[in-house]
Amino acid sequence: MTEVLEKETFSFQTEVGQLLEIVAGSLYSNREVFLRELVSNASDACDKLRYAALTDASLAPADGFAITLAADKKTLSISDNGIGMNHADLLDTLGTIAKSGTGAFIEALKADEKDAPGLIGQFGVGFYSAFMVASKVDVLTRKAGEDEAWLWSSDGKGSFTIEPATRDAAGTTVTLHLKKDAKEFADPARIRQIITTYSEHISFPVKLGDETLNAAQALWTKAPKDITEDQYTEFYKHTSHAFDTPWHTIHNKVEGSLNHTSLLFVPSVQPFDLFDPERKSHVKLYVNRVFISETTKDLIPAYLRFLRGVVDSQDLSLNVSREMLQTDPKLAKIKSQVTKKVLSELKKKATKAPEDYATFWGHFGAVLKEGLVEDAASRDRILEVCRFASTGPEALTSLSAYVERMKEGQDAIFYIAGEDAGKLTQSPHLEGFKAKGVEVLLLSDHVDEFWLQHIHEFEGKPFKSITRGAADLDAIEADADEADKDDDGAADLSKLIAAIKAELGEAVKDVRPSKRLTDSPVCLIADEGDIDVNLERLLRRHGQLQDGLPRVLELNPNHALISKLAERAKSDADDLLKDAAHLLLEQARIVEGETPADPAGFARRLGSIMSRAFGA
Ligand SMILES: Nc1ncnc2c1ncn2[C@@H]1O[C@H](COP(=O)(O)OP(=O)(O)OP(=O)(O)O)[C@@H](O)[C@H]1O
Repeated sequence: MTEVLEKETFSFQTEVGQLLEIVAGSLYSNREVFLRELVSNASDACDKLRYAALTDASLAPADGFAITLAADKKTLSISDNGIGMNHADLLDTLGTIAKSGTGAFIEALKADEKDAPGLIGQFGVGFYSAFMVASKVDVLTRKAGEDEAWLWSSDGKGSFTIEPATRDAAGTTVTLHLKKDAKEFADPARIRQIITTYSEHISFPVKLGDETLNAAQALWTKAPKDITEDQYTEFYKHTSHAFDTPWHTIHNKVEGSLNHTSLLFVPSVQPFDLFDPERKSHVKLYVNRVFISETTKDLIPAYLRFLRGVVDSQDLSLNVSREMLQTDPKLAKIKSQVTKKVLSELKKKATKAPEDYATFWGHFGAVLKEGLVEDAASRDRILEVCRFASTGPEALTSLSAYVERMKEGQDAIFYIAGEDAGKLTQSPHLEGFKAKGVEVLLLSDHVDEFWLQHIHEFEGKPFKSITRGAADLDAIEADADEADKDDDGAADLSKLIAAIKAELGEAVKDVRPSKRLTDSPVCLIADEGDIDVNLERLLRRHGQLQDGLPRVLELNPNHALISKLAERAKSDADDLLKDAAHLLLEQARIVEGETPADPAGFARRLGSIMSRAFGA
């Protein structure tokens, strides 16, 4: 490393500057949480050094790990003998935010300052929360295994400095120069109260002078009956840097050939990075209470990445590298057992508290469904906890409830896929199904198209898109009050179909009478065997498909307009009929939310037909 002898000044990354303005300027009712954040960071630093010391025992502090608080009238300091930071670490971490979604997060903060603590928690700006109570923050730190120490210092107003310093041993001391209105945080009684509220479960001793403020026992090693709801919540907040109360807590001990304990939380809000392409897991892996790593996909499958918490096993080897541990078949076994447990807990919730489960589903359903594609072994268990919007009586239905409600003669699970559940309910394709009282699932998550490529049936009933292939509803018995509807009004469409086909040529794959329409004159469907309408739309948007495939145009033989056109088609096709053919096709596209293929032609033909109608 190049030698730095003098004090250097650096600007905060723009986003950090904006964030600090918001953090420092807002008055939170619970700004005391800054202490939890700093103690959590200190605890993480001890965890990291304990891991590093597995391969180099000389790194471990002689007297064991501890977090020490010290206060005088105007300052509060938090010291740890953990991993510490060098010059590069300081620049990388305390001055930048290397997180995706930072811009969006800051916008959200600006828009709703009232909710700032909640948002800050989800985003995890832990260290920066120090500026809620401090007008100046000093960080004196020395990285384990290195000789140089550094003093980082900032008033949180745009810039920070780093200068060489001295520190006897590795670790970090964060000193807060308390704001005038924050002097309470130098009061030992207040500090004690905050630590017992928020940091009791930290597995390292937290000391104030000679007094140890916590029991320093890893929470997950206690029996569930000895843990209060509040303790679970505080542990969740500490371990995942979150501010919400978990939606569900799963504390589970497995004993047998492979022993492990998991303490997992399902958040009650969507974490910021949920849809980040990295799809990182946030469950921490411990081996016999020694922290190993945080983001391994080998412990928790990516489709459960909303989970927070820890998994600890004494049966994994501490003497191997993180990389080797990750390919350990024992870890794979733990992963599969933990996955099973989580899915069975979700099943319980889904059955016992469906409304509560609907909230969970709203937040994480789209993520969980990724498992249908990725985890063939758990597929059935995942399907059991999946819920879907539908045209049926329940706001969200399970597949088995759908199957139970299937009509006499119905042999498939019908669905329609699109981007917006609200718009789907308006789709003309649903008309015939509604008229017969046949329930249709409304699938509006992108992932739906993908799992449907892998899963073709449930309980022996095939999934069938109502926008693809024939819709033969004849075999399905109608509801009593619909039964007397007859087909008397149905027009003979053969001539009209021939005329439209001749006019539209390659723009359509085929033109057919429809069994799925009752109110609308036309709709477009994908031919059996072609890519379904919505999937094609998605592929086109992502540049994986250039042009759309020609679709099948269906005509409603019971619709007045179509009968009139059929009548007219009995003589030779005239210009009006030709215009009508194009307009019908464009109309079907528009109803699906597409733009007309030929907007100029569309406007001209519409104009010409309106002129005729108004006698212009
Ligand atoms: N006491 C400390 N010892 C060593 N490194 C620290 C310490 N405090 C902070 N850091 C470093 O600074 C980084 C930023 O800390 P900060 O609290 O802002 O976020 P975080 O803890 O990484 O993440 P989050 O709170 O979002 O989960 C940490 O990841 C760590 O690398």
